[in-house]
Amino acid sequence: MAQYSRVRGSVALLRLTNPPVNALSAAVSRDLERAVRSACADSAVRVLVLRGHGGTFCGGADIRELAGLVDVPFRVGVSSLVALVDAVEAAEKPVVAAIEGVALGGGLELALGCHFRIAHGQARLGLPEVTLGLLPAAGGTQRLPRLVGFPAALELVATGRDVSAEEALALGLVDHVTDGDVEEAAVEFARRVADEPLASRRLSTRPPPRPADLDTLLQVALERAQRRARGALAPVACVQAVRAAATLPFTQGLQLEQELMAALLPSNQARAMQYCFFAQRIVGKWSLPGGANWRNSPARAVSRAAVIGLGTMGRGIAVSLVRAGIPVVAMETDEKQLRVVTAMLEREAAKQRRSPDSYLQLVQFTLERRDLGDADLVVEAVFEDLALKKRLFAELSSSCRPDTLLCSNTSALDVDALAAATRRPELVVGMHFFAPAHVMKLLEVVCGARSSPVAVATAMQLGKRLGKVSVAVANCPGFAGNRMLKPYVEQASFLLEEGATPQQVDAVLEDFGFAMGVFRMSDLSGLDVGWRVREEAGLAGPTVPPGESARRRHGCRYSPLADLLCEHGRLGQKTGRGWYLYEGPGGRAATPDPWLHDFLDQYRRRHGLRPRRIDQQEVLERCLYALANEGFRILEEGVAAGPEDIDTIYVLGYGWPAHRGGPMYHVAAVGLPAVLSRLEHFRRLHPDVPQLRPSALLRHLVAEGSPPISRWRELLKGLRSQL
Ligand SMILES: CC(C)(COP(=O)(O)OP(=O)(O)OC[C@H]1O[C@@H](n2cnc3c(N)ncnc32)[C@H](O)[C@@H]1OP(=O)(O)O)[C@@H](O)C(=O)NCCC(=O)NCCSC(=O)/C=C/CCCCCCCCCCCCC(=O)O
Repeated sequence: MAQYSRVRGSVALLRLTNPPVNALSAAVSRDLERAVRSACADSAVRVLVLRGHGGTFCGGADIRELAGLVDVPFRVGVSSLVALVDAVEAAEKPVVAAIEGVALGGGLELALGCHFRIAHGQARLGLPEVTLGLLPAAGGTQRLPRLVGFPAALELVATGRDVSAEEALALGLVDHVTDGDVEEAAVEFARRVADEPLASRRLSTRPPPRPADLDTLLQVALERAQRRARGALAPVACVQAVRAAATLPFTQGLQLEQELMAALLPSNQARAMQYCFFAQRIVGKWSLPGGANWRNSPARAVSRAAVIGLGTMGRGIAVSLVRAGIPVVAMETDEKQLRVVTAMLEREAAKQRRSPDSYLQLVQFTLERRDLGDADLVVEAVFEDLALKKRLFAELSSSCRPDTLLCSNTSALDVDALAAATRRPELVVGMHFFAPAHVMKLLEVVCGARSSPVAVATAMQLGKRLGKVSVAVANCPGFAGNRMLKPYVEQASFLLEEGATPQQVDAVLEDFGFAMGVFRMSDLSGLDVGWRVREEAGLAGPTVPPGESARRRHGCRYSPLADLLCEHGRLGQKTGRGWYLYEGPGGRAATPDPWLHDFLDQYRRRHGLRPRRIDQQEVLERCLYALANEGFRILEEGVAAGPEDIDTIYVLGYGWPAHRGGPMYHVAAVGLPAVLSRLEHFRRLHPDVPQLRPSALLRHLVAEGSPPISRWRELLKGLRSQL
């Protein structure tokens, strides 16, 4: 796990070995501490270099141990890392960290214990504990501000953002960056510093910097943390711990850090966030009903891609591809869009501290379909219109290379219908990106009935290369994410009919932790998006059969409220009015609109609906349980492979708070029998709302004694799978 060997006579090279990411389990930490002590005791050694095995320094403390997923005595487990970092810092011989790959969490804390840090140019460094519901409790919150100052330390600890080697150098987090062999550079560096005094290099003994505006900095960081993740405990604890570095001596700061950690470690929020971490790893391990899976189906290389349509989605997709170093041919007729993409690429290049040309030279704009002929993969991102997309796919099928993958960025349309329009249905998949596509981390890969393993593998792999988490789902209207959204939005509209207001519903959902409630979200994305879909589905507009009652469709309850707002030209932020009122078209600040309240009153009167007082619990239960109930249906139909897939989609794509784990995790945490009983209750009250009828899978799980969510995936293998 950790050995040392002597190189160049007096340098002890310690290699941390715990594949795949050299996680610091209790045993590994103890082993490394022993190796450090032995090297220090070796009179032939003057200086130590610490590196990780297999191209990565260290991915942090072992999350399985922290999550209690593996059996290790708790106190021994967590304190061995603290002891290791302390031992490294206290060493009487210089210790140089040679960082390549990643130094994250406990891995970076270990590096902060070292006296010097050398990083490879491609390395990434950060303290992502907050994303696991924790804080860096191996001294990270106390040492980091002493090294890089409070503004940077607060930001890095409270957001968990990782930084490039170049940024780390600018912050003073590392002493040197090399693009060559990091071990060689570190050994060379070590020999130069072998005789340097170490006192000033021990961060625990450094006085913390005291910026004059420290109180403001802390306050701003706290408010930002609370705003970013409403109700989340860890970001607040992170700020409190860093504050201690300014106000307390090191050892007391360390003690507070550990007390805060002791409160976070067993919390439900930490459990939920660690579940999210592993869920995101599980979803990459896809399989198809024929037996093809992520292990036995290699992805095809994508060395050139094409994007058709540079509207909001196409632009983001093109930028993502370029950022990943993939040359792109972009087809668009509207010159204005080309200018927008160019500006986006320039901004991205600046953010990555690269020359604009390094990105711009990877894009070729074209009006000619023949220029796409050479692409390994085409992503179509034109207007969401099935007939238009089918025509385009038929044309692409004739004009592209026979082995080119044809992907549609659709959020709901039938991927099998697109495949059927081509002569290569096996090379057609859906790639549902989320807006803005260069920012959002989720990609739903929609496997059609005839999509081949290589097509699925290539789309999944491309998503990963773009820095996204790819989730494979089967083809059905709305796929997994948007399909579940429908009953959620419907419940919210029914609640308005029954007496609630948009701000009341949104406040409950935002208190639960959603970044935005359902109505504010709808105003942001535009009410006309859903209106168009409902018109196509015959639920709204001229296609509704004559004589159909305003509040019923196909024999079930229907709320026309959103359609009526659209008919009044209230499309959301873009028109300055929707469920809320805005400063003007494009405005962002939502205020309650008296017009809307009158409109709701009149609507209720017209339909004989007597408004009643609706409490928070009802809002939450009806919206969230209807959504999760559809998730169970998706699982029983085999549209998604497990609850982890659905939860990943909701956390990364729909603003579900990570500290609540995802909709399936949430209902499992509430207790399946309780959820079933509430759904049965609501179903009795609203017999004309099929979405409130508990799904067969939910009933089955309750009948089976409500097995833990970690077992559902295995149980689902016995059911029908479309994946
Ligand atoms: C970037 C990565 C590292 C690699 O990414 P990639 O190459 O894409 O590979 P992945 O598919 O993501 O991962 C490959 C497999 O490795 C597993 N993995 C990854 N990281 C870890 C890890 N840290 N631990 C365990 N396993 C890990 C992953 O699951 C994959 O395996 P599988 O496919 O699932 O089987 C990327 O993986 C990544 O980002 N990793 C996470 C990085 C991270 O978040 N690190 C932080 C970890 S938490 C930490 O470090 C905490 C430190 C503080 C500890 C403090 C201890 C002292 C506390 C004292 C408190 C006192 C309490 C007293 C109590 C009392 O008194 O009672």
